[in-house]
Amino acid sequence: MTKVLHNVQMVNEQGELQTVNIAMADGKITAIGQNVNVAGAEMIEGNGLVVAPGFVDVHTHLREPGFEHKETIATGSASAAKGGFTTICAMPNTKPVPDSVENMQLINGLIKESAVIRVLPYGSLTKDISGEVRTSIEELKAHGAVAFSDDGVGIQLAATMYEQMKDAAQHDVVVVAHCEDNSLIYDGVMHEGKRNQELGLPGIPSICESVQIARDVLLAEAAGARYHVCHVSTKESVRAVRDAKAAGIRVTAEVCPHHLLLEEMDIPSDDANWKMNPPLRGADDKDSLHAAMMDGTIDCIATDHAPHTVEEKCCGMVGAPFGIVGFETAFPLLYTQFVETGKWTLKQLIDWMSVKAAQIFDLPYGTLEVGSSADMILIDLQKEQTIDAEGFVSKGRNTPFNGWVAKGWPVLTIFEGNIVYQEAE
Ligand SMILES: NC(=O)N[C@@H](CC(=O)O)C(=O)O
Ligand SMILES: [Zn+2]
Repeated sequence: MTKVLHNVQMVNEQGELQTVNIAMADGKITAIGQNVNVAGAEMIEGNGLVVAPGFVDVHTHLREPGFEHKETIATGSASAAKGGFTTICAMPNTKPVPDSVENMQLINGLIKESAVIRVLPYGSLTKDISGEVRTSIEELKAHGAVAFSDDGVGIQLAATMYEQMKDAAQHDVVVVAHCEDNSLIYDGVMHEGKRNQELGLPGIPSICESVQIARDVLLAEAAGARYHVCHVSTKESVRAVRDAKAAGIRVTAEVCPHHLLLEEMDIPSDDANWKMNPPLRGADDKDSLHAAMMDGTIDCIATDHAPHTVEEKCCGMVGAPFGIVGFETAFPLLYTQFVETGKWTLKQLIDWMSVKAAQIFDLPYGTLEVGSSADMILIDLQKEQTIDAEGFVSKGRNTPFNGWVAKGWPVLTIFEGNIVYQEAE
């Protein structure tokens, strides 16, 4: 059955909006053009809205198996679909951890059963993400691991990281790192700077992240590995990545919306909805992240969608888990704050949330081209709405952006040619 998405505005290579129709059949895009029409096709009216490739999020936490009270693959993937994502990579801090063929198969089965969009699972770098016993990259890759990470914790031992990087290089998969040196955390709950002192809360120093990145890029160089840094948050981390790229090391990096939008001084009180790892850093760190987007040091945007329950996030930062949700607010927040204000172009934002992320992992998604998977979204750039966590499709309500007003909402999501999210009339 052929479908035609009619009268939509596509951003072309020059960044201009071009009115087109998009035809799709058997889950693939079959034609794009001004006069594309197929006799007998099902028509989807686009009403002149902007069409973009379905977004690709390489850093997400779906919590299933093991923590279904926080999120499930069904609720997490539906939340992602609502936010305009059609491909998401699921981090391995589940129970069990995807650290064996058996666990990988279990997770693949759950995804097949309940995901409404494409969910690609990570394999872990160590057994039970405890940093000790190495997993088999070869076996996990053969069973669908998109890349390898112990996200949630840093790999403490250089030798463990180095050995896994050598294996990853041999199998041409990317090693993805949450960089955090455990000896430098000091039980902190927010950035070690000014605001944590005002609030009387223990701080996490910037070096906790940057020193491990500095170590890892040298390990990646020695191992010949492809290395991707999760949620870069400090100016020293930016410098380490920039220097490594300049030296020809195969490193890529992501940044989260909240680190681009917020800084430590924005934290209003000891409220766990402002607690995430890495924490909101200083104004100079935030500025350096923006500069790093512009010069290509940072490659893509990833949400680090990390749902937790209201009970876990109720009572101050100490004792609450790290993490905030991200799928349903990422695009409108970034569009409103950075595209509407003229800082970024619409094309830059779309690319950072789709094709640039896909390229890091050699994924053939995040583009609107004849022959590619029919994954696309419609965005209403004029639509303005107040963020209301109570209305999230995700089980998580943990966001610092509740009550923010934003424009540019995804209103329709098509995955492999089928509508998987449509805004209620
Ligand atoms: N980012 C977070 O604050 N939390 C993540 C773990 C992680 O990505 O570090 C989680 O799983 O809750
Ligand atoms: Zn992390």
